[in-house]
Amino acid sequence: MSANIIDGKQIAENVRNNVASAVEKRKAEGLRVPGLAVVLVGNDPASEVYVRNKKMDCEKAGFRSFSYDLKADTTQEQLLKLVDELNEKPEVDGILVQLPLPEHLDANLILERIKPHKDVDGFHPYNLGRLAQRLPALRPCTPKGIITLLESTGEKIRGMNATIVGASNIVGRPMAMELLLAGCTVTVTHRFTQDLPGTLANADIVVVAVGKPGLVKGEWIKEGAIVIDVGINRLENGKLVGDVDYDIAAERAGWITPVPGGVGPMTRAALLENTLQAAENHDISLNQG
Ligand SMILES: Nc1nc2c(c(=O)[nH]1)N[C@@H](CN(C=O)c1ccc(C(=O)N[C@@H](CCC(=O)O)C(=O)O)cc1)CN2
Repeated sequence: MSANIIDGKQIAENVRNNVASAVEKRKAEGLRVPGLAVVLVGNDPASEVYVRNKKMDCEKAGFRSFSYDLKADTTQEQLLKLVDELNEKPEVDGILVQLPLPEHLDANLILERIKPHKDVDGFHPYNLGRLAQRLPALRPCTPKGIITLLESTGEKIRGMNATIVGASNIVGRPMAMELLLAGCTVTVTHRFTQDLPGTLANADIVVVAVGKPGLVKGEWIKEGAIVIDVGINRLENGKLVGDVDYDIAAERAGWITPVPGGVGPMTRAALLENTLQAAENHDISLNQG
């Protein structure tokens, strides 16, 4: 078998175009353009690229973007103060604090300070709790984007066995809740899992988000499975690769995401959808006085 490629770049572009059309419609109706505040602390080169791309996406979608590039030695108090100010700014619908933060900052404390209705990353315990209760509000971007990718295959996801490799707060854990909501039987594996190949042998959907190139061997993939590779690893030769041994996995899988051009662009597209959603919710709250 040779897998179908899930073209995240193209699907993300379709999503961005839909968001841009919704923004045009808002403008025609005399409504505000959505605004996203992007906060970057320090000079992590990968984060600088991601943040630059997110601002570019805002421009393409017709959003306003507000940039806050802070020095690496920014204190916890200074960052919390900025979040408090952004929480109160009516033209800011969404607040994004790029991760990872420098080690001296407590990311959990900062993310919890963002008002849940402006938490377009979906990382606030309120938004995660809503997802866990099957009442999703703002959903974490990478898992949300992956659900769009899975839907794009046209396969019936409900009832499938899904295995997630990696139990991070950003991807693995919320992904488990998204897949549960989609009707999958979900297994989450992590560093203490004893038999990863044995678990994957039964997986119709595999989502890998660890950050280790080649962690999942192609031979472990069940014939016909849908393989979603979240890993983005830069090798010494400059090449970007995922966490899955792509060439062999692609011979066995039914569908597979490439790296680059798979999950990454969808994370950015989901952020645009969330920011539009936050702006729409903001309108409703203003109308309700
Ligand atoms: N506040 C957040 N921080 C981080 C998140 C997040 O969702 N919110 N996720 C990741 C990084 N990330 C988004 O910020 C992200 C990573 C990669 C891509 C992407 O488009 N990747 C491209 C390749 C880009 C390259 O050349 O390096 C691809 O896969 O095609 C988008 C977003 C951690 N931090």
